[in-house]
Amino acid sequence: MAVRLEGVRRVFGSRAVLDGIDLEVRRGEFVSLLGPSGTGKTTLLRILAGLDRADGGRVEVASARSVVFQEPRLVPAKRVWQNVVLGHVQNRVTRSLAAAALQEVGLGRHVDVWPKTLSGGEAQRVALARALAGEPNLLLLDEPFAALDALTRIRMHDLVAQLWRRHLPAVVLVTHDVDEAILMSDRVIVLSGGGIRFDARSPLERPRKRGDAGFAALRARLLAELGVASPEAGGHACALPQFQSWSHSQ
Ligand SMILES: Nc1ncnc2c1ncn2[C@@H]1O[C@H](COP(=O)(O)OP(=O)(O)OP(=O)(O)O)[C@@H](O)[C@H]1O
Repeated sequence: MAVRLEGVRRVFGSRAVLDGIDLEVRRGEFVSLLGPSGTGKTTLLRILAGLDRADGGRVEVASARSVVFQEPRLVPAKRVWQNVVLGHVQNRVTRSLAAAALQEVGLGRHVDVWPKTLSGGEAQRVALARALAGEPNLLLLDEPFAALDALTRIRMHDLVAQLWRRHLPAVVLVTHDVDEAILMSDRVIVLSGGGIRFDARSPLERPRKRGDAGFAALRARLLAELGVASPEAGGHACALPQFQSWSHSQ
């Protein structure tokens, strides 16, 4: 397992944002985490990343983990390759490893440039290279595509899918985008009210196409779980049938 959580709880003030989360993520599994705003997705990801603590429960996480945030978080005074190295104080990423990681994300010609010369999409690819350079067995992605334009976002989806197939880390992707979750992941989890409201494996073959009937059915089901009426469901979020093709993980 890359992640094993038992009864994880996180309280801010008097509110338990996470209230008894049980979750296992297998090695190599691609999981998306959806949920209405403020339901604790980022909090959960930060606990997995070791950037926040749980107030209760057990947290077991793979030792080699990397995070990519919504913004690339590059140091302006360091060249691109140095930014890649910077993320890996403990396991010594060399310039040549950094250059190889940059090559993999299509930035082989940007190794020596300054971050300010990069576009938003390129800067986010540097952040991805930095995450991959440590060969993580758990890759944590907190809305990494949210700030990108639509075309760049599609390219990033393809790139991340390609890199995932090649390196096979477990991935936990926090997103607000239901289509993105369906396109990318083996399994989709919906957080709500402090707990896991929905957790199911995708029945769709890869590569996935937005136009397919199965895709539309899954979208409608997830939107219903999120409490949003969808056109596929005739506008009635609650009136959807159970899709037997989703296999529940727990
Ligand atoms: N350090 C903190 N101190 C106090 N409250 C916090 C802290 N971090 C998060 N919260 C609160 O916990 C709740 C969950 O926040 P979190 O960012 O995890 O939600 P989210 O599901 O990722 O939201 P969004 O989809 O809007 O990004 C929010 O109400 C937030 O205000």
